[in-house]
Amino acid sequence: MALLEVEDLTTYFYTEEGIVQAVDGISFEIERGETLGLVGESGAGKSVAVQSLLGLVRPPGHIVDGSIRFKGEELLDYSETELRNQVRGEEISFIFQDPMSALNPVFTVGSQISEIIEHHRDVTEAEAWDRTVELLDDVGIPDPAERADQYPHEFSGGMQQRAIIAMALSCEPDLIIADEPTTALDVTIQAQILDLFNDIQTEYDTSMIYVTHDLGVVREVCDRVSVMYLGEVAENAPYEELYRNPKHPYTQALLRSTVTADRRTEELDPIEGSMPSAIDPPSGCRYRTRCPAAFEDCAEVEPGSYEVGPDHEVSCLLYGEGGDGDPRLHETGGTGGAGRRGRTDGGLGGER
Ligand SMILES: Nc1ncnc2c1ncn2[C@@H]1O[C@H](COP(=O)(O)OP(=O)(O)OP(=O)(O)O)[C@@H](O)[C@H]1O
Ligand code: NI
Repeated sequence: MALLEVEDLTTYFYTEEGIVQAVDGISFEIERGETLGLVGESGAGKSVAVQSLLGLVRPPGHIVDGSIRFKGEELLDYSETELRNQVRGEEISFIFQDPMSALNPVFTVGSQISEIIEHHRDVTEAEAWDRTVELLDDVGIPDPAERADQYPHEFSGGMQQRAIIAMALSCEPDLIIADEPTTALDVTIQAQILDLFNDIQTEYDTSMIYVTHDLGVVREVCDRVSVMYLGEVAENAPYEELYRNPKHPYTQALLRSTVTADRRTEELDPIEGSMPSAIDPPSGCRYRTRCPAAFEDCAEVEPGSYEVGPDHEVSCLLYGEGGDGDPRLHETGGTGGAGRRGRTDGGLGGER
């Protein structure tokens, strides 16, 4: 059993302008010790997706469908209070983009962390304090014993984020969810925090969901990646596989727009156009309005999730029944009249 199994999660916002289909039927799984990257452009639904997992979506937002099984238990059956007391902080920790939103300015950093430890564990105040200093040391804060007595504003941005990570680790959670945790930091500090996430993974063996718009960052920390586009998962694969063998035209475009080991800034090719509104998303495939490989069917048929390799799924009609991912075959609308190519005698890339 996977640690977390998300199936068909659907979260809408009922606004005066219309229904925002922020997250529309996404599925993914996380094994113990595994880090999943949730990647996509701004507005793809990444934050709403992870907030949904912990009941943090506020009206007019509602989870309207789906299932979130954590260690086999359905989190959607939990009350707000149960989620807050039993799951959040104890089994699942959340790290936000802005460290100051999680730190209370009027208490010392150490007291905030040891309070959490005392609350969740059967320890004395002194033991909790020792553990706090140990944690601050673990996350790379120098002179942790002195630092523990300081207030958040005495910490730099990078040190604050380290303190937040210490706080997230304080209850030894099974899962840490980090939503763009390095975006507010400058590049050098970002790299250090990414290293820290890697060390934590090794040392604590915690599972993690890492939300970012940057596929380059994903490479640093993630085992698997789910690429999101306009509320849906476009592609799901282990990082190396996704990187070497991207199937969805959106993933391919995203990779071409990302600095990687073999692509420098000058060679970047930004994705054209912008993401349509989630209120009235395009019919069929939501990416089709920007997709260079789109063909007739894409406007009418909603792509399913097609298996294109071990542990590798893609939601694109090019890989649907009989498709082999070659857009040229679809250029003229194909041979099937409706634009779908007939089944070949099998075995090509797109076959199940
Ligand atoms: N409170 C809200 N009311 C209405 N719509 C919302 C609300 N919060 C989010 N949305 C919409 O939900 C969609 C998904 O937003 P979300 O913040 O999850 O995107 P994201 O992928 O996290 O983007 P970013 O990279 O900018 O953080 C967007 O269309 C956004 O406008
Ligand atoms: Ni976000």
